[in-house]
Amino acid sequence: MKLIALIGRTPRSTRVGIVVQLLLQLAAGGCAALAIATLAVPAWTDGAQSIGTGLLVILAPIAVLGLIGMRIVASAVAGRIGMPAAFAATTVLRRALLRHVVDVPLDVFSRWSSARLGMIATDQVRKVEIAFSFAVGELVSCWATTGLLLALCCALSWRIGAAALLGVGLYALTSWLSDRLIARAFAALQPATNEAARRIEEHLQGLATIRAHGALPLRESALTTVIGRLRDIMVAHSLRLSGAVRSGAATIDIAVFAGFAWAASQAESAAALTAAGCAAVLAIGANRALARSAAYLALLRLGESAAAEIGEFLAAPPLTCQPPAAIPDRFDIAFDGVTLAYDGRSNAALRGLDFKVPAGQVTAIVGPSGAGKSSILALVARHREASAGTITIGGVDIRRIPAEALAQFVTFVEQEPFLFNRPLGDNVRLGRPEARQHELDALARDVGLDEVVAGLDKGWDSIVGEAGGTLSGGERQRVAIARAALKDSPIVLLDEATSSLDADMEALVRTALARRFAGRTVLIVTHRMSIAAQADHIVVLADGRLVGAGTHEVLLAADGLYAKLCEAEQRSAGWRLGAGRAGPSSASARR
Ligand SMILES: Nc1ncnc2c1ncn2[C@@H]1O[C@H](COP(=O)(O)OP(=O)(O)OP(=O)(O)O)[C@@H](O)[C@H]1O
Repeated sequence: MKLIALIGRTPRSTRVGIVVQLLLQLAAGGCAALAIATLAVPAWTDGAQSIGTGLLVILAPIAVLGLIGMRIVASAVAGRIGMPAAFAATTVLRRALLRHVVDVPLDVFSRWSSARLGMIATDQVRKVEIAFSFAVGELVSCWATTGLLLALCCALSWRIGAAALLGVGLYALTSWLSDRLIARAFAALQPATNEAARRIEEHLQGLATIRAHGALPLRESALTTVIGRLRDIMVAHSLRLSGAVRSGAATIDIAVFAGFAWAASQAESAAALTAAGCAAVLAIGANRALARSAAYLALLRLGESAAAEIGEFLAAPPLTCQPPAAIPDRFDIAFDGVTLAYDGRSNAALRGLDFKVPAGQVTAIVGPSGAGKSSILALVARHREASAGTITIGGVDIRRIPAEALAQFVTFVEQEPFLFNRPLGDNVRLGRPEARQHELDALARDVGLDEVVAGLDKGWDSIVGEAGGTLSGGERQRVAIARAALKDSPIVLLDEATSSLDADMEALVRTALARRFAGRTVLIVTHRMSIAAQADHIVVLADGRLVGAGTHEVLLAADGLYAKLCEAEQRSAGWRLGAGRAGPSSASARR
């Protein structure tokens, strides 16, 4: 997306504000040029003979001060109008970004890391903000000063004017050539910045693991390499940029001096010589304004490249709701020939799955690690899109269910739930903000969260830290279960949702879940066969394929993978880690 295209997305009032800002900056640039041009008054007035030196000495400073004052006022008013307009434009952009983050399928985030998206929403939008609120206006002002001074210079001495214009032409040519050089360093700048941000974020997130494995020197040296690469690219970019600006300014200065020498050699009177001198002063003034504009042009380019990266993310296709949209009125789920292939994997995670999940019952999904159990839940919640086949809820293809409706129908409790750095109560109320306090208290008692609340200084009002970091894994899971129960949706997806709870707590939570989720369509992913055995219906997966489905008794009798998994669980229940090697505990050996 180009900056100009971005303006097109903003409300009319914002566009008007930006145009008014540009017009005012144009006027400010004109005032600056006229202030400089007063230095050339002797040339217009026959060496001041026509108006008298005394009058000139009084009038010129007044004119200069007046013009400078007008310039300051025009610039200030431009800022007051332009800045709110620019901030309004980037607010539109930030909203569009946040909306889009919700609208795209989750696999988009394997290409756009959270560090990169964070940079886009903050740093890149800020660059667009700077481009609109400041750089573009100042650029117009500088170019207005340059243009007007060059025009006046041409009027005073066509020779110097021609030389200066030739210098400007050469400047434009060298800028164009050096731009191509700079563009190469510039193109590498953003990916290197993104990579450094991603590595730093990863370093911070993985700090405990890095310490636990004594890997600090290794990780630090990797980080230093990435940061060093970024430094090298930045230095190369800045050197090329400033080199281009300096050489461009020098080209025009040389052309002006050559033009002055030419004009002076042709001057036949003192007045002609004065005019040549004044024209040269105007041309040098024009050159200074042009040189100043290079910095604003660079800021504009940064804004342009930021807008391009923002546009690239906004172009990622959102999850669409296929017409005609439909809302299911029952909540059985059916998989029909569903295949899921993740990017970068040669084997599909799920292959041609056909099975049904009855409405209002509990269905367990079991299978070895990596069999594709969690992927099934991700498909139902539409966190992922199936590569082939159809998933229906109540007979309606989920691609036809509007995203907001699906989010209302389906609650997903992950193994490692995310908590917001907000009060505990707010985290539980996430799905139903209007829930009453007594509902929360009753729920807390049901799922064993009451003892957690009691142990916190401010009870429900305690802030749980970044990603819920002040709570244990089991406590976070109880919070996630409580908020799922409070939301009370017709479909509930539980992905190893009680895996961090001890046996007593798990029994308590399971009893509560059975009561709270009675009559809901519940899909449970679990490794514990004792949990799966209690489900109404069980789906068995291996290597992305369906290898069994039915009740516990039916699957045991079939003596397939399910029976083996049950047997393995029973065996491992009696095993312990001994001082020397693993072996059956004495209790198990007795059995
Ligand atoms: N985001 C992803 N990108 C690429 N491959 C993935 C992704 N998520 C899962 N996979 C792969 O898909 C396959 C199925 O993964 P899935 O998490 O669904 O299995 P699972 O049965 O839930 O495993 P576990 O019991 O270990 O949690 C695995 O081979 C896994 O490596």
